[in-house]
Amino acid sequence: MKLDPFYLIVDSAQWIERLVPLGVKLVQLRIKERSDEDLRGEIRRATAVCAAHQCQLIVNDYWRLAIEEGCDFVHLGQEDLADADLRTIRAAGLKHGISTHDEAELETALAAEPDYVALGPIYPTILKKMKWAPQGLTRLSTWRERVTPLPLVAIGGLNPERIDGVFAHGADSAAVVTDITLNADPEARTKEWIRKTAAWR
Ligand SMILES: Cc1ncc(COP(=O)(O)OP(=O)(O)O)c(N)n1
Ligand SMILES: Cc1nc(C(=O)O)sc1CCOP(=O)(O)O
Ligand SMILES: [Mg+2]
Repeated sequence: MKLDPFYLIVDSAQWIERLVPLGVKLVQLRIKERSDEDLRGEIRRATAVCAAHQCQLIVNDYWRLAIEEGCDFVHLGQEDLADADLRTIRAAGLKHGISTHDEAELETALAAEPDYVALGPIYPTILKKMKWAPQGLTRLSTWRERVTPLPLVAIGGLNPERIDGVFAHGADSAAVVTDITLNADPEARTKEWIRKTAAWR
């Protein structure tokens, strides 16, 4: 399976409606602490935009809702994994990606036979408090060897200046939140990411 090299992560369907039409081909809907009813509505809106623009939608955390709403890809962290029924997820035809932050998590992730593995935070992130120090690019190369033939996603503190480094160290896709959503011009920044990742598409 091939992932687009530019992996956008946003916290609302509104962001997806705004940015996906610009040419984004891989997006994660990562919403925290909302009612199931709200989440369902957000997933429906996101699904409609992504279908209209041939963009792969990945739903973070909420694998039951993703199944019910006919989605085909979820992202699970290690805590999500503990609570997830992978047999049900697979039987419903969904692919799944898994986060990793250390060796033990990588073992757990590989045992779950994911469709991609994510490693983070590569650089410091301001999005959420993390108990892991930045992994750095060398760790990405180690993960490349361990994860092959699965796609490897780099996440955490990425920006256009750091893209070349993560691909040179074995990432297949670069995931990003705040470099775009906190940018003064998110549309222009999204187009810059699309241009900067074109060589790996
Ligand atoms: C591509 C990607 N990588 C890592 C994460 C983090 O997942 P998780 O550890 O479950 O943390 P939350 O994002 O749920 O706070 C991710 N979402 N996407
Ligand atoms: C959601 C998330 N997960 C991470 C991990 O390491 O698992 S880092 C991260 C935040 C990514 O946001 P930004 O691009 O703004 O740094
Ligand atoms: Mg999670």
